Amino acid sequence: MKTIVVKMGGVASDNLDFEFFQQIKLWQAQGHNIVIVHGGGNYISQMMEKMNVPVEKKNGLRVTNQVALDIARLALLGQVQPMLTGRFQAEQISALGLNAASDRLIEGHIIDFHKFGYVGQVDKINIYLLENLMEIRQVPIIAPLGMTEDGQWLNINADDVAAQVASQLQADELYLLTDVPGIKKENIWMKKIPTEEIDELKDKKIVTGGMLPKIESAKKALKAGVGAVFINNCISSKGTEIGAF
Ligand SMILES: Nc1ncnc2c1ncn2[C@@H]1O[C@H](COP(=O)(O)OP(=O)(O)O)[C@@H](O)[C@H]1O
Ligand SMILES: CC(=O)N[C@@H](CCC(=O)OP(=O)(O)O)C(=O)O
Repeated sequence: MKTIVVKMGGVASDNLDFEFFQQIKLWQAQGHNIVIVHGGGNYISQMMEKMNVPVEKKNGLRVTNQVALDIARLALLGQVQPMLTGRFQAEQISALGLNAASDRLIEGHIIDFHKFGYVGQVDKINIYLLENLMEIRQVPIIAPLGMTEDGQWLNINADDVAAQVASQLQADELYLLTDVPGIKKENIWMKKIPTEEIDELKDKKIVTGGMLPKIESAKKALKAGVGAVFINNCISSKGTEIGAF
């Protein structure tokens, strides 16, 4: 029995197809535990633009003032999460939408208020809750928000949340699903990237933008004991595997 964490970015969530649900059903039939972490950065940006709120990102992270935080909560918990739980339900897969305030699921702290506003980092995941849900064959679907000990909501990059969930569950596999089939280097989609190469990929600006938090999260997850990390646009193949090769 394996524990598999799947993070799906906003675009990946829009593209869930027959193959995706077949794979989830197959894993369930094989007795594996599955946890989903969703993103939805594109939904947040769209809603901000509709409300004439400027979008600002630094190092792939959204600078999040109070208005942006309110919009992030609206988009993630009002649009993206119900869309996903609805899709799972229509596929007859038992799934539960969760957020930071679901029994203290994700506790965190502000990383640098001056630079990023209410952007947080995960300190603690309530893995007891996740394990209990998996025990009764429910698929937890988690939003990338956190909460400080004293109740302040935080916006957290979804790759970061997925890496922490996978690390704290000591997952066998972490899939970071996105809009591209892995990491591209010199016009070639890479099959494998050794973790030692990550700093060079960043320094040479081969990996930029939204791919930065992904490779950082992959590196952290592997260091914390996660078995394997894949970056891809589907879960039925491996895309780019990051690891110690
Ligand atoms: N070397 C690279 N290989 C592939 N994608 C890259 C690379 N560097 C930057 N990217 C960008 O990263 C994007 C994925 O990050 P992001 O848009 O944040 O996805 P998600 O919303 O799924 O988390 C890709 O669409 C691509 O534009
Ligand atoms: C701090 C930070 O940047 N949070 C992200 C949370 C959503 C996310 O990560 O969504 P994707 O996985 O679809 O990019 C954001 O506000 O966009």
